[in-house]
Amino acid sequence: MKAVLALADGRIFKGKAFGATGETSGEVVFNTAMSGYQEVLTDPSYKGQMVTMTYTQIGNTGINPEDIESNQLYLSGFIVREYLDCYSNYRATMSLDAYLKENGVVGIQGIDTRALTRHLRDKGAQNGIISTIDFDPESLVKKARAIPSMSGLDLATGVTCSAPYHWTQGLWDLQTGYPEVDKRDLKYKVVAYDFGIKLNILRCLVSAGCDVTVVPATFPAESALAMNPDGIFLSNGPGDPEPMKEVIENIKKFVGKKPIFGICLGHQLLGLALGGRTVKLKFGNHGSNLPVMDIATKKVEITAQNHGFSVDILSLANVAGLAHENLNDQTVEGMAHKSLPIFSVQHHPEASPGPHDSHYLFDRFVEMMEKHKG
Ligand SMILES: NC(=O)CC[C@H](N)C(=O)O
Repeated sequence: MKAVLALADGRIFKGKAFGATGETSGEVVFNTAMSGYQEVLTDPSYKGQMVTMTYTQIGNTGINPEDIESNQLYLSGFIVREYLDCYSNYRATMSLDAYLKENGVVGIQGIDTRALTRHLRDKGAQNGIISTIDFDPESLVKKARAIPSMSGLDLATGVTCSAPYHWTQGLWDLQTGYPEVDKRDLKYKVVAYDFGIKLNILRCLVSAGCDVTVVPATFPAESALAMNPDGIFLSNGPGDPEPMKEVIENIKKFVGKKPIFGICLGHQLLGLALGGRTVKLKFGNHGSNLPVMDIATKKVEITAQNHGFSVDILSLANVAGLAHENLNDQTVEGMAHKSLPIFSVQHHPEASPGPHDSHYLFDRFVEMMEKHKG
């Protein structure tokens, strides 16, 4: 079946449908990970976006019940060069096509993803539409232009959990799969704010020794402090952090009271809570092969990333300093508070998908809580 992708600036890409059919729209971004499409599909931070994979063959490892980062697919469209229906993996239980159909996600294949990526890189991320029912370029571009811009959209409060819950599962390994960690090994009580939290963050926290209670995005700081946690964690999530005023006010109440660690959207919200500002990047960073330097140790780590916004570190000059830097585009990759036990990173130390170079950051959080306890 025919399918068309139209960008708001008028560029049209013709392809073939796979997954669900119909019409879908969102901000078109590109992801440079060579593997791990299932984790990309289930990452809640992609809500409101259509993802194009720069790797050419997608579908060849199928879908398995374990490699999920949430229980749902949040992205609004999936764009690939070549979809492979014939999958092979010992854990796979279904094809990518069947998975997208089951979850109502529209896909398009046979797209020159190299040309699309170069276009987005030159012109910037922008809204687009995929259709298997309307093939009129003029009508499609008109519809793409009518979609609200990602800037100014609070999407995170729409994907957060509805009530607090406890998490005890640790990191996957070949022998045990996902282990249930013994409560006696969990020494640090952490309240984790869910703005669209990826499951591997929870697993990394538990494997580092944290007793994790996940709470909704607008859970009052007073109630969190009443649990007497050793630390506060702020998660990743979709959309623009700037309009999330209630959440930002809430985070301010932890500053100076508890150690805080933030990842991605959590890092951006922390920047805003500390009095800084955030900016929208031209096309952001989405992938699992992005070099970052830890400024203190000068070590370079290869990281997983998925963001379109960034913290303006100069706006925090008296409060926090640059702690990690992206070596590709020199964007702010992490910050550390000048006097308090507070730090955050723009990239994803939990990877999923991606290398484990940055897992040490969960231990850094635990060390911080240990020191603060003392
Ligand atoms: N992965 C994330 O947390 C993304 C944060 C934010 N939505 C951005 O695009 O920058």
